[in-house]
Amino acid sequence: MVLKIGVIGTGAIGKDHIHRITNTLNGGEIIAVTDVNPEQAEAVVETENLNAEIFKDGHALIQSPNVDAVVVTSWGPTHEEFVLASIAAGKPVFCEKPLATTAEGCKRIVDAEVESGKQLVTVGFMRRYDQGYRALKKTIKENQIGTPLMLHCAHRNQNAPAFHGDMPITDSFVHEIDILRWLLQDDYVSVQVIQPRRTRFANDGMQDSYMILLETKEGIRIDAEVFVNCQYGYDVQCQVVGDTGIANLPEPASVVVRKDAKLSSDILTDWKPRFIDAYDVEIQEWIDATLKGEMNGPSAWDGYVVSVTVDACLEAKNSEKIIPIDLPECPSFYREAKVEV
Ligand SMILES: NC(=O)C1=CN([C@@H]2O[C@H](COP(=O)(O)OP(=O)(O)OC[C@H]3O[C@@H](n4cnc5c(N)ncnc54)[C@H](O)[C@@H]3O)[C@@H](O)[C@H]2O)C=CC1
Ligand SMILES: O=C1[C@@H](O)[C@H](O)[C@@H](O)[C@H](O)[C@H]1O
Repeated sequence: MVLKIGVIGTGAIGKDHIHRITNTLNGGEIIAVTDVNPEQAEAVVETENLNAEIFKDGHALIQSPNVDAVVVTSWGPTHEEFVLASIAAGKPVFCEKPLATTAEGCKRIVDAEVESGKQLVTVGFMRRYDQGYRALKKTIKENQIGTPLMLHCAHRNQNAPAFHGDMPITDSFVHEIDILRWLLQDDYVSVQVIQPRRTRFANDGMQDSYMILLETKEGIRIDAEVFVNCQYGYDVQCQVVGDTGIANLPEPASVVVRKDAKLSSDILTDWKPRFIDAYDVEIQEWIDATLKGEMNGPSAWDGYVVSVTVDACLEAKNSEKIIPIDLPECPSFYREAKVEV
């Protein structure tokens, strides 16, 4: 059986997902696309040699009886309306982050999904599918380092020419917010945001970098650096300190060279190659689960928790205070989900 997929937004990541579904993965076929820039949609149909209808907009695509499932890869502010429309149409939907650009928007999605009685929404937090993070989680779960006490993390981009405002938090740090609570199976209770001396490489008016301090319900303390113009490469670090040992997120494989009295290995410069395998696993698992009528990836609830945490980070940034993170209780609808990824 093949899952007939419609893609809304054929920009950078939309094209990547279309390419992987068409050329690398099994069980899915792109049969519909749309983009506010129709030339963009036409170009991908041609480049990927798709047998796909080009729809006038996302709503027409969602309503098409030929579309079994929807992938939303348009700009963040458009996600909420397309996810809500997919839920209303009873169609499974994979939505790139953010689920919505406000916590209220995410909550509307959660409420609509719970009301529909069926889990339909998956959010594109691809780090949960990265081999390294999965191995790190297994190490923690198997109690190999004892009880986690502290985490030291970093999200560094080589540069971020299109970033402005709070994007280091809303666009980049969102991945740490999701992955760390998944890793620890814990939720956050407070956040403090420290703004160190600003790098001269940041765009005008944008703070870069941040030191973000999170505390979890279990009392685990996390320090995370977000630095999106670090110059030297794309570098994601995560060290978990337990009461009997320490576990590090593995470095991406790279040949170590000894030459001219130097020891060296390459550092990646972009997030795409760093997480390319994770994106493949993410979309393959989504296709497989959807064909079986299941939904086991990051849920709408996870998207909502990230958004609430982002809001607290922004409040903490502006007030320079420790801000509590108040989450309502997770609905049993999500707690009882079959498989957790
Ligand atoms: N999980 C991850 O690591 C990543 C996630 N993303 C997320 O994916 C989303 C898209 O990002 P990019 O592909 O980098 O952006 P992009 O700007 O390259 O592509 C977005 C596309 O959506 C189209 N679009 C905008 N509004 C639309 C609408 N109402 N209907 C149909 N098409 C519409 C645009 O014309 C554009 O072609 C963003 O939310 C971003 O945060 C992006 C990169 C990595
Ligand atoms: O989502 C992503 C980008 O939008 C963001 O800009 C990068 O910092 C992230 O590492 C990448 O995964």
